Amino acid sequence: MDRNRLLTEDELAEQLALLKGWKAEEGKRIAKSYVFPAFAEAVAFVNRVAGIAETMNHHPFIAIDYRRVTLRLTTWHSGGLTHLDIDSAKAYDGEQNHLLDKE
Ligand SMILES: C[C@H](O)[C@H](O)[C@H]1CNC2=NC(N)=NC(=O)C2=N1
Repeated sequence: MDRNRLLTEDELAEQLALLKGWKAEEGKRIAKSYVFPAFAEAVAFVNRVAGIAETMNHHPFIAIDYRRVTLRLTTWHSGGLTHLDIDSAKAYDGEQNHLLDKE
C-alpha cells in the first residue's frame, strides 16, 4: 500500500477513532498535546519523538510549552494526511505509554 497516498475523509475518521487524543485540523493536520509532571519529562519525551521521527524519516511540528508538548503531523510532500502521519502518531503514543508505565 502506498503510505504516501492522501487519506480519504472516511479513512482519516477511521484511523483517528483508533488513536487517543489526536484531533484533525482543517483535514490537513492531526495534533495532540501531552502534559508531563515536569519540564524535564516533557523535554525527554521530545527527544524520544525526535529519535522516532529520524528513524521514520517523518517529522512532526513540535511545541514545548513548559510541561505541555504539542505535536502536529502532516505529510509535506503529499500536501496533507497520509498513513505516514497515522503511523507516526501511533509510535509517539507508544512512547507516551512507556513513560506512563514508568510512573
Ligand atoms: C528528504 C526527506 O525524505 C523528506 O524531506 C521527508 C523528511 N520528513 C518529512 N516529514 C513530514 N512530516 N513530511 C514529509 O513529507 C517529510 N519528508
